This record gives sequence, structure tokens and C-alpha cells, in this order.
Amino acid sequence: MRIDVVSLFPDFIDQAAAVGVVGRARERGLLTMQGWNPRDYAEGNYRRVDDRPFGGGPGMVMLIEPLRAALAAARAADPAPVRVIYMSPQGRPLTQAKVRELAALPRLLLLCGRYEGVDERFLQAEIDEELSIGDYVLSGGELAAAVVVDAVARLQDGALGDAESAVQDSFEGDGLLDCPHYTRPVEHDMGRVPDVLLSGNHAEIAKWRRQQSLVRTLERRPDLIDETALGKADRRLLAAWRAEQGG
Ligand SMILES: CC(C)(C)c1cccc(C(=O)NCC2(NC(=O)c3cccc4nocc34)CCCC2)c1
Repeated sequence: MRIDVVSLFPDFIDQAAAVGVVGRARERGLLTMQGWNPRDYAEGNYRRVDDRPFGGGPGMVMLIEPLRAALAAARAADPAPVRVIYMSPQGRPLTQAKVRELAALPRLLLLCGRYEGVDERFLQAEIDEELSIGDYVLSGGELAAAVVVDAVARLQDGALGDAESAVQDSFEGDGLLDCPHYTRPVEHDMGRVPDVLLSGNHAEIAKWRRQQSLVRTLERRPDLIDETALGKADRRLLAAWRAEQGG
């Protein structure tokens, strides 16, 4: 897969995608990336990439022409069709389902905003979709682009080793939050490892982990599951938990 990133700080993404799974995927040729800086395409001796907003108000807006030239150069760099995504607070929330869809494409182009954003005419003319990584104010779209790169890279065939794939599958599997994890020592002034995990009883351990995931998801992110859609076994685990809690 090829990912082009249009950003005033292309090195930022490159660094964020240089280590770990993403770095390895790039080394293995599973993922190629290239940054494109609109400033390299800005005219005039000030090489302007932004200007004041019509209608007044604070801040600056990214100019159309440098973006259009950078996007054209990126498109021309590879014959494969490209999905152009503007990382934006006005975008649809990024979900794992969307990540899976994007990971299957041959090419992505991620546009990162700065200042107050991008001239709307450019977005209307050139952008296929807008995606948001969450509802908070950021200084630029680069962190969001790095999130997409990481999530998509993990799904490239061969990016993860068998063990890592199993972890990814367990995370992705049923959309539940993760169960608690423990490692050595068994005893610690911060507490003791739950006995079930020391029992060697793999069926009980699997049940306990499932129960913990279910309870945590219901307690912390009820929006992630529809209790009515739970299977009989899951409903039993929740009932047992509630009985234990005297709930
Ligand atoms: C969400 C809410 C708090 C209501 C809000 C309302 C209005 C503006 C902003 C805001 O952050 N504007 C600044 C910019 N933000 C992002 O690029 C950005 C922010 C968040 C998630 C993202 N996912 O991708 C890109 C994202 C846009 C131009 C430069 C950075 C945020």
C-alpha cells in the first residue's frame, strides 16, 4: 500500500511512522510513504501557504493553489487510483471498520490542515472524504494522519508476526474493551495477581477474561456493545458477575 501525506510538516509523519510495526512494514515494502509540502509549491518570494480569512475573524486559512499543486504532484507520482482524505474535526469518526476499508485500498492520500483549516473550495473540489480522530482541538491534522497510518499499516498482510496478529485479532475480534493484564511478580505491594490466572485452568481463565472484558465494556463504554445482542454465554457471565456484586 502507498500512503502520500500532504502536510506543512511532512517530516513529522515520517518520524511517527519510522518505528515499530509501521517502520517494519515500510522496511519490508508492505507500505510506502511519501510526504508532500505545499510550501514547496507556493509561488512568490514569501512562498505563502496561508492567508487571512474573508469575512474577518482570527487566524489564517490554507490557500488553494499550493495545496492543489502538491496534490497534483502526489497523484502523478503513482498510476494507482488514490482515495483523498482530509483529516478534519468536521469529518466522520474514524472506526476500526473504516480502518479495515482503508487498509484494503492500493493508495491513500492524507491531507493535514493547519491554522483554521483549508479553503472550502479546495475541499469540495478535491477531497473524497473527511475523517476525524476525535472531538478535541488539535494544532494540525498531522497527529490524525499518523493515527491512520499506524492503524492501516497493522492490517497490511505480513506486517504483524503470528503473535502480534493474534493480539490484533483479540483486540479487533468482538469490539470489546481489553481485559486486565498481569505479569511477574505474583505478590507486590500494589496487589496480588488474581488466582484464576495462576490456576492453569485455561477454560476458567478464558471465561474470567471474557467476563472482565464484558464488564469493563459495559461499565466504561456501554456505547460499544448492545447487551441485547450478546450471546447466551456472555449473558450468563454478566449475570454471574452481577450476582457476585450483589447487583
Ligand atoms: C472537534 C472540535 C473540538 C469541536 C473542533 C471544532 C473546531 C475546530 C477544531 C480543531 O481542532 N481545529 C484545528 C484543526 N484540527 C484538526 O485538524 C483535528 C482536530 C480534531 C480531530 C481531528 N482529526 O483529524 C483532524 C483533526 C483543523 C485545522 C488545523 C487543526 C476542533
